[in-house]
Amino acid sequence: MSSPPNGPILVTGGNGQLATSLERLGQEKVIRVGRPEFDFDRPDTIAATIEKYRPSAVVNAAAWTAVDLAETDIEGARRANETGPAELARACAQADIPLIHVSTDYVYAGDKGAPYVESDPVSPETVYGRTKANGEQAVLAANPKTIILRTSWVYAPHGKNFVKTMLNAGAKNPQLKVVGDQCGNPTSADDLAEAILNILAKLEAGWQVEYAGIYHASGTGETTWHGLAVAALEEATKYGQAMPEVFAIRTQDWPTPAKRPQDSRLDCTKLEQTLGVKLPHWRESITRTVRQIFHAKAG
Ligand SMILES: NC(=O)C1=CN([C@@H]2O[C@H](COP(=O)(O)OP(=O)(O)OC[C@H]3O[C@@H](n4cnc5c(N)ncnc54)[C@H](OP(=O)(O)O)[C@@H]3O)[C@@H](O)[C@H]2O)C=CC1
Ligand SMILES: Cc1cn([C@H]2C[C@H](O)[C@@H](COP(=O)(O)OP(=O)(O)O[C@H]3O[C@@H](C)C(=O)[C@@H](O)[C@H]3O)O2)c(=O)[nH]c1=O
Repeated sequence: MSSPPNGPILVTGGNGQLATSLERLGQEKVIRVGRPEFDFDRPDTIAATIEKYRPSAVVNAAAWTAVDLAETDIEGARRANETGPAELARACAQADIPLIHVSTDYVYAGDKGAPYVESDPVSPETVYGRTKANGEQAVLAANPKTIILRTSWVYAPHGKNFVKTMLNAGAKNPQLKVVGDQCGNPTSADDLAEAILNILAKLEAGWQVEYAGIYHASGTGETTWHGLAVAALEEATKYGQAMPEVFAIRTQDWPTPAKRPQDSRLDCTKLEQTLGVKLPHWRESITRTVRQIFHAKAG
């Protein structure tokens, strides 16, 4: 069954950071669905959701994002990041609608020493990264109208993310230790949502075969986790939060079950050249996000 061209934009992962941003910015055009209604662990909910809402396009923002926990629940991560998205892409192909699927910088090992481009081979070193990399191939194979956006280090005023963790930790502790030798591109969920809505607006004029494929879609500019923590905590001082001492530590001094990439910077030129979309600099977006967090606290 094909969907009407004026159908809604259906966003999965309804309670997550990106889905929340998409609904807020896309307003009445967007319908977000989350568990239990749409659940990759219950594959029967996938096609049923497409049939129910008859969307004009789908954004898959549902994923297993607990990087360390994925190491011990490989099957759960596979269902959420690989087999579930494949089923969703098949349902989109059946309805002849585009799918925007979101992926991650963790598909790379992080040993290139320069920003990755889309033609670089993936080399995931974690269950999360491997299941996301396999998911990319599966959705591309299942629906020819698929755009994959690989993003990184996503934060928002809402949901669970590193920036909020640092602000909370900094409010309670005079000293913090944060890894200073892993480098990447922080990305505001709101900025990514706006980029996705701009891409979808372009698709309204008609799908072009050359749109299909993988794009890097991260915030402009780069930093380390330490740099990101310091920037957020410095912004927080504008709202009366004391600045803690933030020590830059080495990866080996913060052991984790899943090995994070050392340098997962993404070159986003293709996104700009092909789809005309560029995300703002992460430092500007951190200023806005921290402001939103403190304004929300103030009620
Ligand atoms: N967060 C980050 O730093 C980054 C994220 N990404 C990618 O961006 C996308 C959006 O991420 P983000 O919004 O941050 O993620 P969140 O963790 O904020 O949200 C993910 C959502 O997926 C849902 N979900 C998890 N498992 C399943 C499942 N089996 N079936 C259906 N829904 C499920 C969760 O549901 P529930 O609320 O019920 O648990 C949650 O609402 C994902 O593809 C992620 O891999 C890429 C790079 C960085
Ligand atoms: C909380 C904390 C973390 N760290 C380190 C651990 C790790 O190397 C780095 C990031 O920590 P986190 O575990 O919060 O972030 P992590 O879950 O690795 O974030 C990743 O999530 C997935 C979903 C993605 O796709 C990635 O792009 C990336 O955003 O910071 C510290 O050094 N000090 C701290 O207090």
